[in-house]
Amino acid sequence: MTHFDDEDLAAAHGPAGDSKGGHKVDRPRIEAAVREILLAIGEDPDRGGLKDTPKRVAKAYAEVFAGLHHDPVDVLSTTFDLDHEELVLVKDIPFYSTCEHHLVPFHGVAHVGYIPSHDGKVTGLSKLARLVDIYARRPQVQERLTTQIVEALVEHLNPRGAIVVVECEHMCMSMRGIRKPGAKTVTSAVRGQLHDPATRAEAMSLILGR
Ligand SMILES: Nc1nc2c(ncn2[C@@H]2O[C@H](COP(=O)(O)OP(=O)(O)OP(=O)(O)O)[C@@H](O)[C@H]2O)c(=O)[nH]1
Ligand SMILES: [Zn+2]
Repeated sequence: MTHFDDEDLAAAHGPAGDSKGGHKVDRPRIEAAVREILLAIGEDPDRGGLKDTPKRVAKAYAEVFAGLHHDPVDVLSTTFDLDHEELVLVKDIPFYSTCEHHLVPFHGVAHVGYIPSHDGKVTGLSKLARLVDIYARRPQVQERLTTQIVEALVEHLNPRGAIVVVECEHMCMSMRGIRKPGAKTVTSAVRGQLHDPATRAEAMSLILGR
């Protein structure tokens, strides 16, 4: 089932970062909430510099959380018949997501690989990056982001194996709290033939070999 309508489709097929799926988000409600936050921190939401901020934040949130209204089937349903029995890997896919605990960004790169199904079904390389964006543009934790990407590959491409490795810096650990800028969190998820130690080691050496 697709969750896209015309506006979402235009966004889905444009370059990453131009999503305009904001109509699914209740912008007036965000605006009211942001005004309340500004008041609560002791600011004057009516002063010149802040006057349009609730509106801007609502627009930004509609973009940053657009993935909530996009379904991975819409990107992974584009497949080609191609006989390729080895690993296909797109590495260093940059992305921004939002920590669901603090609503501040975490960002980094995702490495997404799979061994195509026996029936020779492969997807376009850009679709792997689109898949990352669909799950990144939601309130997230890194572990779930990693698992959701690999599960979507398994569900929609029926691959012989799949691997996802995600490396991130979390702003909630950099700019506040424990304040450790530069600390990286690495998560991985593997399925199918990628559990085989030799296959997994080969994939990891391709991912980490920079
Ligand atoms: N496992 C996991 N933890 C995360 C992620 N993003 C943020 N966190 C952590 O979520 C935890 C929330 O801890 P709490 O004690 O409830 O919140 P807090 O008082 O703000 O915690 P501090 O960040 O330690 O100040 C923190 O340890 C964060 O580092 C994530 O993607 N995965
Ligand atoms: Zn956080």
